Amino acid sequence: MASPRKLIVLISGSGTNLQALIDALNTPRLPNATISLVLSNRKAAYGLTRAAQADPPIRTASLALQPYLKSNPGKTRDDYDAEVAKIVLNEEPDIVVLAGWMHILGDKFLEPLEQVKSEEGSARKAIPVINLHPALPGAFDGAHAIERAFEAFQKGEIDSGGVMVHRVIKEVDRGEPVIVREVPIEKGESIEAFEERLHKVEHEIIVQATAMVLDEVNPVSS
Ligand SMILES: Nc1nc2c(c(=O)[nH]1)N[C@@H](CN(C=O)c1ccc(C(=O)N[C@@H](CCC(=O)O)C(=O)O)cc1)CN2
Ligand SMILES: NCC(=O)N[C@@H]1O[C@H](COP(=O)([O-])[O-])[C@@H](O)[C@H]1O
Repeated sequence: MASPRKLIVLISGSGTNLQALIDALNTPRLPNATISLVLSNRKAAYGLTRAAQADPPIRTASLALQPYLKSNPGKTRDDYDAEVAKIVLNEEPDIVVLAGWMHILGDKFLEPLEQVKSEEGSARKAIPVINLHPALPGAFDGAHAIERAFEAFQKGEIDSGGVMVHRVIKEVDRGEPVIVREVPIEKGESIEAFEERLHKVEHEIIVQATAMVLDEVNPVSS
C-alpha cells in the first residue's frame, strides 16, 4: 500500500470539523490518509484536545499571532505568516485544510506553498490549501457569516444559507469552490437550529472536499 496521504489541519476553535476528518481517516470516505499535524492559532482551542485524544494521538502545535508579535519585537504579521508556512512545509503535507482557522493568510504563507521546492531544488507542484466557509460563494465573505446570513434572512433578503469548501487564494473566501451546498433557513426557526443543520452539512463536505482535492494531487491508487 502506498504511504498515507498527509493532511495538515489548521483550526482556531472547537474542532468539530477536525473531528469529522479524524473519524473519516482510513475509511472509504478518506482512504489511506493521516493527519500529521493540527495547528491552532489559539492555544485554548478544544480541537487541540480532540487531536491529542485521537487514536492514535495526532501531533499538535499552536502559534497565536499576538503572543508571537509580543515575544518577537520587530516581527510583523508577515513574519507570523512565514512562520506558519515553515511549520506546514516542514511536515511535507499533500494538503492543508483550514477547518475554522480564523486568521487571514497573506502572501508570506501562500507563496511558499505555491512553489514548493523538491530536494534537487527544482520547483514542483503547489500544496493545495482548502477552506471551509459557512456561506454560499460571494454571499457573506469573512467572519461571522452564519449570523450575517441569519440576519439577512430575517430581513427577507435571502431565503437560504449555505456552506462551501473552496481553494484558498489571497482574496478571502473568493477561491474556486470545490463543493457548495445550500442550507435553507426555515421561517421561525432559531439561529441555533439553523446552525445545527448547517454544521451537519459542514461535517460531510469537509471530508468529501478533502478526499476530492487529495485525489487530484496524490490519488489513493498511486
Ligand atoms: N488568504 C486567505 N486566508 C484565509 C481565507 C481565505 O479565503 N484566504 N479563509 C479564512 C477563513 N475565513 C472565512 O472562511 C475567515 C477567517 C477569519 C477572518 C478574519 O476576519 N480574521 C481576522 C481575525 C479575526 C479573529 O481573530 O477573530 C484577521 O485575520 O485579522 C476572515 C475570514 C482563513 N484565512
Ligand atoms: N470564515 C471561516 C469560518 O467561519 N469557519 C467556520 O468556523 C467553524 C469551525 O467550527 P469547528 O471548530 O467546530 O470545526 C465552522 O462553522 C466553519 O464554517
